[in-house]
Amino acid sequence: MAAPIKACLRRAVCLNVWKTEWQPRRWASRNILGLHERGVFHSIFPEKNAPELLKLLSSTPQCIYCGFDPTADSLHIGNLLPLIALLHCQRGGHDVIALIGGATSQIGDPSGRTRDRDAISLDNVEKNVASLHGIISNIFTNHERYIWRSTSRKLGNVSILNNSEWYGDENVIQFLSTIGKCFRIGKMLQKESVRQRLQSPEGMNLSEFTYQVFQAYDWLHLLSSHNCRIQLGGQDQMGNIDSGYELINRINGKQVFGLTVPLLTNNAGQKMGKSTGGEVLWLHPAKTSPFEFYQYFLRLPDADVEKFVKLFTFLPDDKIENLLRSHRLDAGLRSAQRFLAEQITILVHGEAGLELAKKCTKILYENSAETLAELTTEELLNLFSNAPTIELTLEAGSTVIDACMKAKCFTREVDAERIIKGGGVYINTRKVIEPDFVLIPGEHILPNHITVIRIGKKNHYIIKWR
Ligand SMILES: N[C@@H](Cc1ccc(O)cc1)C(=O)O
Repeated sequence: MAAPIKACLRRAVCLNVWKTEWQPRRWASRNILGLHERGVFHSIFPEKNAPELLKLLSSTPQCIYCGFDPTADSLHIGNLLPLIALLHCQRGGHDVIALIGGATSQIGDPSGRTRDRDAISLDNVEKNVASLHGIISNIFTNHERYIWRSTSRKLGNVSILNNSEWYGDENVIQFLSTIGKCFRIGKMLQKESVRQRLQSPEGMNLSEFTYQVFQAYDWLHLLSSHNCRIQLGGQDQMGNIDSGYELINRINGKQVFGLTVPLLTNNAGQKMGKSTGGEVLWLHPAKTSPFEFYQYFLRLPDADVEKFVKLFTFLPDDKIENLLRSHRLDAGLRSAQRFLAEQITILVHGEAGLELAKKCTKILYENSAETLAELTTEELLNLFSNAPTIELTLEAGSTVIDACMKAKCFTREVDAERIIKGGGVYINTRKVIEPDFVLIPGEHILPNHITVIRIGKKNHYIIKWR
């Protein structure tokens, strides 16, 4: 079974064979396993073959794939770590495949789920596939353009594929009689994803039960078509990776390997990736704006920043040490958070996204000479894509406290009054301390008919005036 990567590597190193090959500092080297020092990988499958995997990775460029099911119209921050792991592989000169599960998303992966997935219409699957394709290809392009920049070394090739390409022509009877026959029900029932569901009152449908067969077949297909011997996935994908390993052993006989990345958690062990409003941190700019994305990392507690700089940036280990050392000297400057926020935002949203995020940060928090009025309505709404937005009709004599209550910034008027008087409320970046002050067009209502209310440091509410 899978074992923590450190144990696997320790054993491999005890054999003393590849000692010189896996130095953690040579993190852009072909031997990507050195990255376990940074926390990028969690385990190797099967554990006993770790030495062969080390040898394979160090000898010739390999092909490595990771799948993403288009169950929503955007990927989220949890998907970024497998993508970063693929980028590390590409930096090491390996070819990588990001596989979009146009077919598997319709079957429904039961891993980590307590009940059946809702069915998605074919129309939505196609829209989601297109959206994920855009996000993934932007990340690879942004990495090459803004982060890699190396002229002397070559990145491996990237392909973005969709598994509906190979299920379209598949005949059900033939599939079951050739591939289906290789699977033993007893073994399938032992998978964590299946066992958990069978214990739940709702049970599990046949489609989801067969999911592992499809993911296994994908790997077999990619092995035949691209000589892809390594599959990468989240920790929760181990069962599916194991199924592929077994299928390939039966049919093809080539040695293949699984590699997993850890679940994203913060210092307190909680699952990461919720934005300030408690929403998922999405990678699509229309769902989480580049500004909100940037702010999330800028506000990361000191206790988490080291881990995330190691996971989400490509800075070499010694430079990370320098960055963290100077950060500790004056943590108030948030230099590590700033670096992390810039790197991750440019990776996901490109230079334009990072510039917009910085411009908005300046306007909102750094008393910049620029004002909100200089942003277009689109930029403004984009900027606050996660903020609650309400449309209101402006009534004569509307006051600051009226606006706050109608925008649902507070539930009780007494709280609104206290916090406004205490200096915790800003309208269009200016502090307002008088609850009964009548709203002034041009100042409290921008020329684009928008009012931005900020409560405290980071909670924004938008009013669109009719
Ligand atoms: N099952 C994976 C996605 C995936 C799909 C197809 C594959 O071949 C591999 C992985 C997930 O839900 O995260």
